[in-house]
Amino acid sequence: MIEIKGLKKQFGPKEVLKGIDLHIPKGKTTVILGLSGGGKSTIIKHIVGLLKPDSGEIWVDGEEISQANEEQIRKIRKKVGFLFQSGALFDSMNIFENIAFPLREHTNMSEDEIMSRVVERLEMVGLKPSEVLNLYPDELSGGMRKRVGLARTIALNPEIILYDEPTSGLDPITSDLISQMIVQLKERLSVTSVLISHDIKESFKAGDYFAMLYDGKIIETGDAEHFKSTDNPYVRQFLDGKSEGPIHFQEKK
Ligand SMILES: Nc1ncnc2c1ncn2[C@@H]1O[C@H](COP(=O)(O)OP(=O)(O)OP(=O)(O)O)[C@@H](O)[C@H]1O
Repeated sequence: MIEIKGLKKQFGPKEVLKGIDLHIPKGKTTVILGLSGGGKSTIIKHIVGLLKPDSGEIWVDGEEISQANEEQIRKIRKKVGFLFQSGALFDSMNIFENIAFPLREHTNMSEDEIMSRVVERLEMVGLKPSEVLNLYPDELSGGMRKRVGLARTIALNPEIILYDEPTSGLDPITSDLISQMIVQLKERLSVTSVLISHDIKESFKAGDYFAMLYDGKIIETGDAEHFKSTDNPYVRQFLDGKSEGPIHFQEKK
């Protein structure tokens, strides 16, 4: 579904990605684990064409997109839903308009069709449309904003969903709810998902496959069982949350 080959990216003198090879299988959730500032967001921004690689290839659904033009990028954006870390809702628009936004941008749906799609997507993320449609983002809790962000991400029926830290800043119960939603959406919409997270516990609930990013490369891949039992010292240290040992800490942003 998504194939990343030899992806390299540097910002100024800083080599962030030093040759990423990663296969992201269709219909599953792949989690990219790694230290803060290690380049996880940089990887997923390449999948949606927000960044162009210095070298390497990015295949999305059979198309190589690393040198895509604007028209191709527009097509990719329709296929790929991106849930930004911040939720990235428009503060000046109410919840209805926020979720309707991608539908107005990318489709010719009528107002009635837009309303019924917005209602359906809010229900999918466990929100009562009648209670939230007319509210503004700053009237919602952080967890509700994440859910509205998710409803907007799935508005266009994406084939791929990229989740950037979907549980950051949420309490454990709301985090669990978001993880359950990631699993449900994978099943209901048959999407391929990529999740980046620091939250090991939630990652194991939501993920099918795992890839560990360290020093600009993917150093280990496998399913949860493999990750929990691996003796790779970098993975072990990361999962155990120990700050001493083989990992040399990278500079934070
Ligand atoms: N557009 C940019 N210009 C310059 N430097 C950047 C840019 N985007 C990212 N970086 C740098 O690249 C490094 C990797 O950033 P990235 O956001 O991908 O890390 P991350 O693993 O997602 O971190 P976190 O988990 O903290 O979000 C950081 O040092 C960051 O400062």
